[in-house]
Amino acid sequence: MKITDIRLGMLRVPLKTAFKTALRTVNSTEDVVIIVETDSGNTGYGAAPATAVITGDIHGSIIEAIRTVIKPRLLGQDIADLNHIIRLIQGSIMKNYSAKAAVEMAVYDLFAQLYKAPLYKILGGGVPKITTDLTISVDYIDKMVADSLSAIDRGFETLKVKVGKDIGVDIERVKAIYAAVEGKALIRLDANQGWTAKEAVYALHKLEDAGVRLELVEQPVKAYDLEGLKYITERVHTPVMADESSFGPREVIELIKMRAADIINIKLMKTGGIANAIKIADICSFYDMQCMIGCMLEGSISVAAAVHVAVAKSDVITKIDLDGPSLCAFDPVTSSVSFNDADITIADAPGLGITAIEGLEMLA
Ligand SMILES: C[C@H](N)C(=O)N[C@@H](CCC(=O)O)C(=O)O
Ligand SMILES: [Mg+2]
Repeated sequence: MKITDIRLGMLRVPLKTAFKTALRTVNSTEDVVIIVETDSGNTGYGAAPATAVITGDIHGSIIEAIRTVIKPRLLGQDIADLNHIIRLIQGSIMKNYSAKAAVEMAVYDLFAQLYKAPLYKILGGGVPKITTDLTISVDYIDKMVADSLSAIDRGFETLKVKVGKDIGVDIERVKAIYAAVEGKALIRLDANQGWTAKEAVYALHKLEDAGVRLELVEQPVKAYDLEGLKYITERVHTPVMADESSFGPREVIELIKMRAADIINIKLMKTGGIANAIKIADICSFYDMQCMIGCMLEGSISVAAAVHVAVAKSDVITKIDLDGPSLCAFDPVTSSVSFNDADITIADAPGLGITAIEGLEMLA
């Protein structure tokens, strides 16, 4: 099975409601979709959103990195040589993790198709059913409480509450949501780098003292501020998770050595794809550290790839934040992964099992 062509398209899907974090506000998912064709007639799919504020990637850079750098190296490659192709992708260009992730997942899709098995089985097997949280965007307190209650009505049992704005209002936001959902849902916070280390310790102590039980707090401080992350981890009971501070295996090893965080958030758009995501899961497993698998604001093609990884690495990936498709108004993709609000399941089809994508605009 040899690669004969790589084509690109754009897939845009409106959200149910605006997605608001400390870093940005977005109203739709906009993914670069990659289609890898082979001489056997098999097609592999991948996708990547442009999360400039986190990865530095924009649509133009993703498209150009794939078109001008990665594609020429991959044409003619035999899908059976998976590790060789992964090395070609990862060594083709510095950074550009979203572009690498999109191409790599399409290659993994084809590799699993070669052996006629769902991707998660090729990655090690597991039970093809996981449960995701839902993100509650940072907003007025009443709106966040209403959104949290509506998420519970939809069946979500874990809410990822976005904070990281004004520290005083953030404390009130979390107290109000906790009072409304206590006993009905678990709360995890994501400050998206919005606090200083001292603010984070102050806020978390206030919440802990008020009896607010949080599952974890994600990325309270700036991505580069590993000392700040460590300062918080050493001072609060709430487990601290590194998101923007950990991209690939190197950063994860550094965070573990420093004891700067309790949990790592793995995202394919930060790792540059599946191979590094698996390496991180294995490193964390070795050090008895738990992981979350998360997504950017992205649609169901790339999130499906993360679902396969989550199932295969469920021993160490114990927390799931794969709510991109649940935030969308509809899912234009038909695949073997079904996103039913909190419940995500994989049916028995080869690879990622993608059979149709409605509304895909092909790029010239
Ligand atoms: C969508 C997911 N729940 C999420 O919050 N992901 C990121 C933010 C990604 C983005 O801005 O696109 C996170 O910080 O965890
Ligand atoms: Mg985060």
